[in-house]
Amino acid sequence: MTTAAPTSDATDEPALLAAVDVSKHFTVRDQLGRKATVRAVEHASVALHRGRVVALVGESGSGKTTLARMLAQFHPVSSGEIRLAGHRAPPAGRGYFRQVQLIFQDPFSSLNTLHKVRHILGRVLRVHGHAHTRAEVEEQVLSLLNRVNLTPAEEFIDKRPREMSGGQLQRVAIARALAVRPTVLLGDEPISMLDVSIRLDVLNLLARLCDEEGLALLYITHDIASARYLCDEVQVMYAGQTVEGGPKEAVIQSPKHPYTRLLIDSSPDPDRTGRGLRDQDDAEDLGEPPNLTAPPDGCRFHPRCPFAMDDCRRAFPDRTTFADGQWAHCWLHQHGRSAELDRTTSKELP
Ligand SMILES: Nc1ncnc2c1ncn2[C@@H]1O[C@H](COP(=O)(O)OP(=O)(O)OP(=O)(O)O)[C@@H](O)[C@H]1O
Repeated sequence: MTTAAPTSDATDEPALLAAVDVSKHFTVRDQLGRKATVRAVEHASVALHRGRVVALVGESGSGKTTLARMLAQFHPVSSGEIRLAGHRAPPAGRGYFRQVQLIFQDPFSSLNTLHKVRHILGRVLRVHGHAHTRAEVEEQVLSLLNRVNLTPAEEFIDKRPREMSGGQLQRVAIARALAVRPTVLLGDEPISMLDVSIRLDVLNLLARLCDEEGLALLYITHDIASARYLCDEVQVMYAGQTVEGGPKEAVIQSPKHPYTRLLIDSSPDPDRTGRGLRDQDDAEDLGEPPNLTAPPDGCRFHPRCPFAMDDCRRAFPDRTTFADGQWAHCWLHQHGRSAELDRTTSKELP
């Protein structure tokens, strides 16, 4: 076990896309018109590699979407840097969006409902210079529909969004992202608004795109089970801070941050061994996430944490890295108290 400053890369190969120590502060006005600052993301890093899926998990309001929007350059960073293939990312624009595409939660509102699929996908192909003639557009739209399993493609090409189901629309939204020929997809809860019955199909489609086509994927979700199914790595956010990350099985089976433990305990999973904070402390009593206009100093989880100590209130701890690449920002490890957290995870389920 080592302690180190935050780094972003899980491997030596430069990430296709990375956020390095990024923060995002929004200025808002309260009901009385007074200015306040929402500290939505604080010193977060994430690295997306070719053919790999990173899941970003955390409660509502933990900053997942804001981090993805910084990666997409929809939001400028307040501090830190976005890197594309190892270099400072160029300004947002067509060249950038040709590499990085965002898939939204709601396919209904992300697609223009007036046009047919042929127009929706064909327009992207033309704008990005991938198809010029009507025949090229036709051929490539059909190919895109096949890639996202909307078959027979000849049937779907003349449909309008209102004639399609949520799952079919999300596939069109994915096809539209692919039409650009990106290297990175950012999926912001891409299955959460779909019927349960078709969620797995869309996850399998995303998995295939990463495996076979080498895309890098950031998968944002509240749902640990889908993260476990799809991803290679998990990264956990709490109240704008990234508290833990690493290979998915390590993080899920042996979390190194008390918040990860709590999140996993509140997500039933028959394959998981161990018992945790929910068994030890009633999680309902641990309280709500903080207001990000006045977040707690130090580790923002400390008001809910059964292990909180003075250092937790004082400062956010450096990253502690473990042998298998798992890492966490938690004072327990800096104080040699890791075993206290492990003890809550090591009991076998009855
Ligand atoms: N444009 C904005 N202006 C002001 N505050 C914002 C803005 N966007 C997000 N926030 C705030 O930033 C914090 C993080 O929000 P964000 O949407 O990134 O969280 P999230 O983890 O994606 O949540 P959810 O799962 O509900 O989408 C929240 O307090 C949110 O209210």
